[in-house]
Amino acid sequence: MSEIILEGVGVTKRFRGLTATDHVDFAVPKGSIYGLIGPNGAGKSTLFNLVTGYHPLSEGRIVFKGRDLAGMPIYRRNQFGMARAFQISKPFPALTVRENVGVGAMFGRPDRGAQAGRETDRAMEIAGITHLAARRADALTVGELRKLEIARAVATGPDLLLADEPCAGLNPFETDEMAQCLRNVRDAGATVWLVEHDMKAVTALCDRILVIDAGKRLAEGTPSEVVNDPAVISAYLGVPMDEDVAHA
Ligand SMILES: Nc1ncnc2c1ncn2[C@@H]1O[C@H](COP(=O)(O)OP(=O)(O)OP(=O)(O)O)[C@@H](O)[C@H]1O
Repeated sequence: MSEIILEGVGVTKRFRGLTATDHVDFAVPKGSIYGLIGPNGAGKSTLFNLVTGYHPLSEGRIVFKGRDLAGMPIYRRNQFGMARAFQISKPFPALTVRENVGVGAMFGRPDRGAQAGRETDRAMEIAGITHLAARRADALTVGELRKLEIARAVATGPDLLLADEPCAGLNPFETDEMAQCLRNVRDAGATVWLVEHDMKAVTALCDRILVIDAGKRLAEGTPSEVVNDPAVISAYLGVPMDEDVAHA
């Protein structure tokens, strides 16, 4: 059985009367690409926010690299090997791509010197933006900005990258490039957990997928197990997916 890098047991979050995350269990295998899907309002962002430390848990526990994360603030989780790439990238507009990625490499470790330079180059290569190194961030396309966001997170040296809808709003070509970028992150040794609405991208990319609905765990398994699950079809997909995915 593969090693688990991140585990959630009975993870629960209540906002006053609303239970946004309701006793969800999950286990993310180290070195995998793990997907999180569910209808609008299912609780995906809340679950990500619980993992990254933006919200405290109401109940349950989350264990990362063998350590219970209870009480650990966001910046410590980052130093401990967790990074998040947001859907809306907010780079320094007047800085170049390399300078922006360099900020990620120095984050929390201003004494890194030459090592930060190597990490910056490595992160740009993994994200496929080396050719854009000298370009100002405010001259990038949406697809390029999204890859810059991944590079900035990768430059912090994470063991786990959480990616928030990395393919949202991208055209099919940019979506393929983003998929390759995330595979590169995985191949470079990190585990990737992504929230994504683009089912084609999720099923093509992910080793396993967690489906939540109304805060509860609906299904978990390989892409073909999940898309063939009657509960997932009825709550999320509406209709069965194309044959090629369903029998992958
Ligand atoms: N800070 C908060 N305070 C109160 N309610 C919240 C808060 N954050 C989220 N919720 C509620 O929790 C539920 C889950 O929201 P969440 O944003 O996690 O869902 P989601 O699956 O990410 O949705 P979407 O796909 O639309 O982004 C929703 O009913 C939402 O209104």
